[in-house]
Amino acid sequence: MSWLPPDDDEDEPYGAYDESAVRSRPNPKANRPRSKQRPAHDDAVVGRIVTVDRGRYLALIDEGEPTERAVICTRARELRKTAIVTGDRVDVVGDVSGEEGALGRIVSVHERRTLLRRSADDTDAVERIVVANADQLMIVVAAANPEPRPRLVDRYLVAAFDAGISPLLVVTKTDLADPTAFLAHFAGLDVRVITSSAEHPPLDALHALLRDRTTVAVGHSGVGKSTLVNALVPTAHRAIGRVNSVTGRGRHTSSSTVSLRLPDGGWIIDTPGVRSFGLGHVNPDSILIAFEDLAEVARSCPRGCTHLTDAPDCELVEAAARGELGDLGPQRLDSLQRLLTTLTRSAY
Ligand SMILES: Nc1nc2c(ncn2[C@@H]2O[C@H](COP(=O)(O)OP(=O)(O)OP(=O)(O)O)[C@@H](O)[C@H]2O)c(=O)[nH]1
Ligand SMILES: [Zn+2]
Repeated sequence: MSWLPPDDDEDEPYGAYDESAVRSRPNPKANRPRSKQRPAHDDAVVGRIVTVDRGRYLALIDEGEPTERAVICTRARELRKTAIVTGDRVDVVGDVSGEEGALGRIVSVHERRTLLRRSADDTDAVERIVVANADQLMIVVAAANPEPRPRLVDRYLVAAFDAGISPLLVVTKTDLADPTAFLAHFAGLDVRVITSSAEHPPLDALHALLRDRTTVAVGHSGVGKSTLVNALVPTAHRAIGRVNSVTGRGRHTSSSTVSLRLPDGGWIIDTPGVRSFGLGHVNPDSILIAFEDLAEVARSCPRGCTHLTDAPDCELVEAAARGELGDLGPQRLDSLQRLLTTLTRSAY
């Protein structure tokens, strides 16, 4: 069952639009007091977007309060070119009662702390926002069946670093294979790794890492992501107001993301509809920033330096050769270079 009229803006293009034009519209009658411009928005309430489906947005209002409710919303006309995505904080007016048939109207989108983006493919510079305001990217990969692919994980890592959110690598199915050789690829990175097996799902460790944070879960089909998410979010905690009844539990919706509330606080955002992570929009500098120690050294690099092994006068390459980057330095530089080449390599 779909609760929505069709539209096409789930997982929206972002880069082409100028959001500042919406946030601070010039006052056409500058001599008027600003308050007269916005009387309709004075009664706006703040909501968290928990899912987006074909032009309708489900906003959770008064989160954690006895008055908490989920309100189906449209967006104001002036926001028609603004991406509104799962995780966004928005101002809502209209009928915010959450009653059957109530329809709120989103009149503004708050500034985002983080922005997880992707492009359709690596040659496409148009970015689409997957999730706003996430703290953590939980990358789920299997030790075997399907075989783990380091390059795929590299791509997720790049997306996380680009978004400014911390990656967390969860290796499932360690009962089927030893992940040591696979994990050696990531030794030079600041990535926390958790292993999981059918017998010993690391639920305590994960609950501790996920508590009070907003975590986006990504992973290829068959790696055991659903098994893990289901274990972390027991059915009893899934209900978000009337979300389930209106969205048909996510299964029948066209939404690419589903927000699930963790029992101890925090959210896990599943991405069953996100099938690829094009990196066409990523600026290499955003990856270097994630390697703080190396970024410091790279300040002495020539302008436009690629920091790859063949880059002329690259301070990173030279400092590593002189043994000045410390014990882990060469390994970290290697990881950085691998992620940077991820951007220039065509999609796997
Ligand atoms: N041996 C073993 N099997 C597991 C483990 N975790 C999950 N599985 C199995 O792997 C299969 C895939 O698990 P799912 O949770 O459906 O995988 P998914 O990543 O959600 O895949 P999609 O539903 O296709 O997106 C299922 O048969 C699970 O029972 C594990 O730790 N060890
Ligand atoms: Zn360099």
